[in-house]
Amino acid sequence: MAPTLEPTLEPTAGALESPSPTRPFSSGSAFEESPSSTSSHVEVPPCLLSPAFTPPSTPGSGTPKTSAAEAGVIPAHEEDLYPQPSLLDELPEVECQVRARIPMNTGGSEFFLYLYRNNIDNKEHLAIVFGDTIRSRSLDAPRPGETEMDRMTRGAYVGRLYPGRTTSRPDQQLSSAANHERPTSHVPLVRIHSECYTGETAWSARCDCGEQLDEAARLMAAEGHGAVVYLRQEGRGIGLAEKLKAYNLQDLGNDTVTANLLLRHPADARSYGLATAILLDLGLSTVRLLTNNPIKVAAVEGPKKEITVQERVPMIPLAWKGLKGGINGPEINEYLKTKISRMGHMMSAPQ
Ligand SMILES: Nc1nc2c(ncn2[C@@H]2O[C@H](COP(=O)(O)OP(=O)(O)OP(=O)(O)O)[C@@H](O)[C@H]2O)c(=O)[nH]1
Repeated sequence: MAPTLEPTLEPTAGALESPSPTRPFSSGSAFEESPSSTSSHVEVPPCLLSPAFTPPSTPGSGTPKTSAAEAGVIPAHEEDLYPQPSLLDELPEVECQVRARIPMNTGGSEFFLYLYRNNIDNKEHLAIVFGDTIRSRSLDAPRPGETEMDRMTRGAYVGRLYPGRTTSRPDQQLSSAANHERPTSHVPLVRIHSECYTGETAWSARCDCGEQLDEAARLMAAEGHGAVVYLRQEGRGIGLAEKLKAYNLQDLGNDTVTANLLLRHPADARSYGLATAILLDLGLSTVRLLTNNPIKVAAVEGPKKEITVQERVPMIPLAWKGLKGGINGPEINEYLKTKISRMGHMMSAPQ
């Protein structure tokens, strides 16, 4: 029978090293931010350690330390208990390649999906934008030699498309309300969401990712204004293959933090510089951030406080609020409790 490691490791986000060298559209300076690591060591039986490491391609999630003692460290001070973001000097460069209108299958509402490229990885990071007051500067900027059809095809138009439309600019045939952005006075809701194939697509009840994405969309559609920045950093940045190994380690008795550490990954290998850059491109410099994660609040604000998080809006699981339709079960409850106790998430489990 496979041995089980007692969950004695404390949380840490290991040092993140240099970003991916891929630079799809610019040779400008790239940077990443990394959670800091701390220094005390713990003993982990060698038989429990992964012999190999699959490098994640998430920007900033560099090769982790080679020993479990380095990967899993006990913080020396109370303030080091949870992973902390460490911000580098410059934001990545982002450019919105295309946007398109998506009517929602939940009825009534629609949003615009913005697809971004950047100068630090070759992933298709996204923004899910509700309301027509939020626009991308890089998308709307004119591009050399492009026609009006080119602009409409990449989504750089004002108002709505319809069969036979010939201009990307405000259109004579549309009513003034449909042509013009309606100013809004309230600060937009924003969610920075990390990809989770299992929770968002494959019906997993191990995590609350799908419920959080649904809830964010519901709130933004109701307000008629807001944006989800959807970062392709699956499995808290370790990738899907490694996350599935972590699930097996969780079934062997470890929590979500220890499972990552046993695989020689940081507890959280994510970074948020791309999210900050995308928010700025969308003109969202003051936001209400939907999250329970203290790291996100600090990281999204950026190295020079480019973004102001005016308010943190908690995301309490529906089941914990006594509401129907949320994820429920033993795995999700353990997962959420671990996020509170070992990752500093700002919410309280029901008694
Ligand atoms: N390694 C690992 N990743 C997981 C596990 N469960 C979910 N994830 C990943 O965790 C990430 C969830 O992140 P977010 O939805 O941004 O949430 P968060 O950091 O928990 O913070 P909130 O904003 O409060 O939701 C996704 O990338 C998931 O794929 C797990 O057990 N192990």
